[in-house]
Amino acid sequence: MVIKPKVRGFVCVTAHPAGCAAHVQEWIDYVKAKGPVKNGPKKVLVIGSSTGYGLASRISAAFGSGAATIGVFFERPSEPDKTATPGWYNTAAFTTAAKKAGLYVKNFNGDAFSDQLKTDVLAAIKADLGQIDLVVYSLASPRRTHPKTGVVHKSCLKPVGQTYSNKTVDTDKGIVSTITIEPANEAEIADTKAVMGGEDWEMWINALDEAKLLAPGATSVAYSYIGPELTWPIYKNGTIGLAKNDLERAGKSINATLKTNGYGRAFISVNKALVTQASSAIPVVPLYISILYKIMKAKGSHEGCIEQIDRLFRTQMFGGTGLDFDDAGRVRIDDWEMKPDVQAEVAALWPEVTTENLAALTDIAGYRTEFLKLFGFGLPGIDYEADIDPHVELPA
Ligand SMILES: NC(=O)c1ccc[n+]([C@@H]2O[C@H](COP(=O)([O-])OP(=O)(O)OC[C@H]3O[C@@H](n4cnc5c(N)ncnc54)[C@H](O)[C@@H]3O)[C@@H](O)[C@H]2O)c1
Repeated sequence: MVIKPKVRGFVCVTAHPAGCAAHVQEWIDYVKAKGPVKNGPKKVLVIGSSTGYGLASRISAAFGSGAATIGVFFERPSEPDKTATPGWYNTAAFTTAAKKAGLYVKNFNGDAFSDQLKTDVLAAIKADLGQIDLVVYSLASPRRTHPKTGVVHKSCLKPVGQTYSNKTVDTDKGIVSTITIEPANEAEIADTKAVMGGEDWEMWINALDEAKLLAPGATSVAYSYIGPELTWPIYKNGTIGLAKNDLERAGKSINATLKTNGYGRAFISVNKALVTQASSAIPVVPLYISILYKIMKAKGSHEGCIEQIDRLFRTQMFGGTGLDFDDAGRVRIDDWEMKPDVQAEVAALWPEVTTENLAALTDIAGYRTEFLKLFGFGLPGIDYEADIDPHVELPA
């Protein structure tokens, strides 16, 4: 079938297998062109490995350090007449490329929050790899079925304690408007923490530790975001930010666990705001990203997921001068985004942007291009008029 993008609000309901493969190849080529990462990880578990920051982490580990990787993700497989979600095609392309490079690859498509999936992954580590030296926790999920209580928690993106009004953009239609969001109630705050907080990360590490599947000195990292004050009511001080505080709490407790295991470590890396499936669902943030991209591209400091994670691995985690912590003990690869000159320009443009001048004042075009790329559209060298089989199996 001929596969075209079908955008519905902030999701695209189709994905292009050859385009997704080309996108994955771009990221692999980026890492390979930089050469090997010295002292890089060798046996890596990535939880949330199929798109965004998790996929970038898996590619950085495999193609920067020759690592064996186990990937955990939750994607809809393709059917003979129906496209898969992009993470499925990304994983198929990654698996083919990594196997061709002689690397061990194992994939688990299922619910990372469940006990069963953890049991299955632990069994694979025991049987195939012995021990893991890096665990990347990069889940972004709208819901979690709690493995002990069976309760389904749904996360939400709301302010806490006060109503929030600010500009937002409908990225599909290009309309800038004011959005007003009522504050979350206590149950919504608790539910978001249950989904996006640190309990599940701790469950993974405790299960791995108890089964003695963590190599001495093993590292674990989870990703967070802070951003500028204009987004704080909906992000840093909102339901998601409170959940991220809990992720930080978990990071400290996991760090203590790993320290006793051959001087291992766990930490939070605060990453840059980027177009991913997760971030496109957050009100206000896509307009901020469109302005940020315009400014950072003009300054030559723009990065995508692969550039961010490659820099994290090469300059901090496995090379360079080691981990560079902020006052709260977090690694900041959002450093270029948060530079005062960048943020001063964002703050100056923010009140000026309207529907009429959106294209001129912001990089909404770049936002849309990046968004479609997430689904495999707009990649050079792909014939989007050609007939293509949507059904792709994950290589065994
Ligand atoms: N995108 C940004 O701007 C940004 C910035 C800083 C930090 N972060 C953080 O990075 C992390 C990853 O976010 P992203 O933007 O790369 O998201 P994403 O939507 O691209 O990726 C989410 C991943 O989680 C997997 N997943 C979701 N639910 C799952 C489940 N139940 N079981 C197994 N896998 C599941 C998906 O399959 C996918 O691999 C999040 O913690 C996010 O807060 C994102």
